[in-house]
Amino acid sequence: MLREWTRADTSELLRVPTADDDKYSRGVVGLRTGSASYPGAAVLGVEAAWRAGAGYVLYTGGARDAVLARRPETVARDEAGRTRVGAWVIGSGTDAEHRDERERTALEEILRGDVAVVVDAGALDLAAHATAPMVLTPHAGEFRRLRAGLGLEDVDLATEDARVAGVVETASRLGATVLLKGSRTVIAGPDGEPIVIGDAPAWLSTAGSGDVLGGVIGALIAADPARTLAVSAAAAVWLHGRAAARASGVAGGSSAGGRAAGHPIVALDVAEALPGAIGELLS
Ligand SMILES: NC(=O)C1=CN([C@@H]2O[C@H](COP(=O)(O)OP(=O)(O)OC[C@H]3O[C@@H](n4cnc5c(N)ncnc54)[C@H](O)[C@@H]3O)[C@@H](O)[C@H]2O)[C@@H](O)CC1
Ligand SMILES: Nc1ncnc2c1ncn2[C@@H]1O[C@H](COP(=O)(O)OP(=O)(O)O)[C@@H](O)[C@H]1O
Repeated sequence: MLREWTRADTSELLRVPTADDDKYSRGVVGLRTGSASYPGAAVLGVEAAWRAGAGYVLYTGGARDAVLARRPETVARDEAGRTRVGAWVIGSGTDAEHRDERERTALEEILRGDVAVVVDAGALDLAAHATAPMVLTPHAGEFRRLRAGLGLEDVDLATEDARVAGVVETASRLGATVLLKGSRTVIAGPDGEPIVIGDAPAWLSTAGSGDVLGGVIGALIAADPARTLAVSAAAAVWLHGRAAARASGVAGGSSAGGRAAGHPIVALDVAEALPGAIGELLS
């Protein structure tokens, strides 16, 4: 069975903060992303975590100046210290080939913890030996590399059946949730039915939009760390797609009542459209 994720599924797990909430209860997201080569990826993930409703965003990566220039609300430190992080995001905007020992040690510590970790891009190679609960977020190229590293056969990603089977097998091998990005994103947990989320406009295929997605997933996990990771991840993908539809002008429909053609967007536009997408579901 394959579950097609819907708008109603997403609405169900969003909530308006109440008088009993504080910044911590709304969700603390920790990001160790970005590098001297890719500072922008850190900015995009941090912006997305805030815009998706995090109450507190902690940044411990290598692009502190760029992150603070864009989002001074962010708490930037070398380590989490006593801050209780609800979800980590690692790997976006980093390259495993240029990782030094200090960085490896910091990432391995996060991956050995009991807090859920969104593992993207340059950290995917570390997932095989991790014990923390994880959501891996490869694109097709990274998915192939991940499977090869695990000794799994190459899969033909041209058909959805094969993509779903490949994601289910990888999730089961890792004991983690795997999210294969694409025009239809496939998610599978270590057990449970796989989920597919489609309907995002193809304008979303623009550099950095995956870095934005990492921040959204982190915020949704941190908002309720007890929820099944595949469910938080699916809601994040749906919201990310909806934000892209709003930002690109596709969401409004055309004068003929169909879908508007829309217009180009950049990844930061998607992050900035997240509050409107969330408000639309809450109203
Ligand atoms: N502004 C920024 O700082 C940005 C940083 N980024 C970071 O750049 C680093 C490299 O990521 P890239 O994805 O560019 O490069 P990768 O090194 O992951 O991918 C390179 C190769 O993988 C294959 N590939 C990539 N995407 C594919 C797809 N969707 N389907 C099939 N094959 C695909 C292609 O053969 C491509 O040449 C990551 O750390 C990423 O997070 C990117 O997200 C772009 C924006
Ligand atoms: N044709 C498409 N239609 C809709 N969404 C797409 C399409 N292609 C890619 N996407 C989405 O765009 C994002 C791209 O992420 P990724 O490949 O990691 O890019 P980057 O590394 O540049 O951030 C993912 O969320 C993916 O699902």
